[in-house]
Amino acid sequence: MLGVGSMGGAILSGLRAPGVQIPKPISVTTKSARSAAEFDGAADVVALASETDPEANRTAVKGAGLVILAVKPWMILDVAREIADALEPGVIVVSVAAGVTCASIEAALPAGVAVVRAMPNTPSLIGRGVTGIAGGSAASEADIDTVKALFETVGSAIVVRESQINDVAAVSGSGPAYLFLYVEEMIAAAKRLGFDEDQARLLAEGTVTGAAELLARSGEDPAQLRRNVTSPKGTTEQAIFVLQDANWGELFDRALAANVRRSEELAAE
Ligand SMILES: NC(=O)C1=CN([C@@H]2O[C@H](COP(=O)(O)OP(=O)(O)OC[C@H]3O[C@@H](n4cnc5c(N)ncnc54)[C@H](OP(=O)(O)O)[C@@H]3O)[C@@H](O)[C@H]2O)C=CC1
Ligand SMILES: O=C(O)[C@@H]1CCC=N1
Repeated sequence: MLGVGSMGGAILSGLRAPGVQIPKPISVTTKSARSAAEFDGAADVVALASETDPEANRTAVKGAGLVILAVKPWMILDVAREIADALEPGVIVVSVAAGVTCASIEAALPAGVAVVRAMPNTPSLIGRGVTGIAGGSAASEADIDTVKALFETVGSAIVVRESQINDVAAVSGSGPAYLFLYVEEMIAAAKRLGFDEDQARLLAEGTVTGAAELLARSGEDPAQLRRNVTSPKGTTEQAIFVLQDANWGELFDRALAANVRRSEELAAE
C-alpha cells in the first residue's frame, strides 16, 4: 500500500486484524521517515519512507499481486508513473483517490494493467467500512471480485459503475465526517444548556454510538426507529419540527452536490 495516512492507515489496520487472511508482511510506504517509523518492530508490516529512500514505492510493489494507491489525489498520477515499470505482470492497481479516473491512472501505467477504483471510508479501521468499487477498462470481473473480497475483509463493499464513484464518495466516503460534525454540534449545544465537557460528550457520543448500534443490530428501518422515539404530542416531536423546518433534504442535496463537484475538479487538476 502506497500511502498509509487516515484512509490507507484505516484499511491497513483492518487488514492487520486477527483472522484476516491476506499474505503478510504487507509492504507500505509513507513520505516521511517519522510516519514509517510507526511500524518499527511490527512483524506483519514492512514500511519504507519515500523521502529517505527514493526507491521506496518501487521496492514496495515488487512481488505484489495487488497494489493500493492511498496518497492524496493530486499525487496519484506521479506515484503511478513512478512505479509503472516496477509492477509485476498481472498486478491489480487499486486507487482510493477521490476524483481521479481509472482512465487517467491507466494512462500513467503500462498498457493493459488492471486498474480498479475503490471508495472506502475510515470505519474500515474497525472492520465496519463501506466501500464502492468500480473497474477500469482493463479490469476483469475476477479482478473486481478480488478487490471486493479484499475490502469485505474490512467491512461491506458494493460494485458500482465508475460514473457512480463520486456519488459513493459524497455519501459514504465522506459520510463519517458529516456524522462527526453532528456529534460536535450536539456536544456544543449540550454545553450551552449547562453541561460540562465530560457530561456533554457522554450524552452526545453515547447517544450517537448507541443509536448507530441499535440501527445496525435491530435491522429496523431508520424512520421506524425515529418514530419509536417520537411520541405523538411529546417532546421529540417538537425538536423534529424545528429540524425539519431547516429542510434537511435540500441541505443534504446541496452538500452532496458540492462534494461531487469537488471530485470532478480533482479529476481535472
Ligand atoms: N480520509 C478519508 O476518509 C478518505 C480518503 N480517501 C482518499 O484516500 C487518499 C489518502 O487520503 P488520506 O489518507 O486522507 O491522506 P493522508 O494525508 O492522511 O495520507 C497520505 C499518505 O500518503 C503518504 N505519502 C505522501 N506522499 C507520498 C509518496 N510520494 N509516496 C508514498 N507515500 C506518500 C503520507 O505519508 P506521510 O505521513 O509521511 O506524510 C501519508 O501516509 C486520498 O486520495 C483520498 O481521496 C478516500 C476515502 C476516504
Ligand atoms: O475529503 C476527501 O477528499 C476524501 C475523499 C472521501 C473522504 N475523504
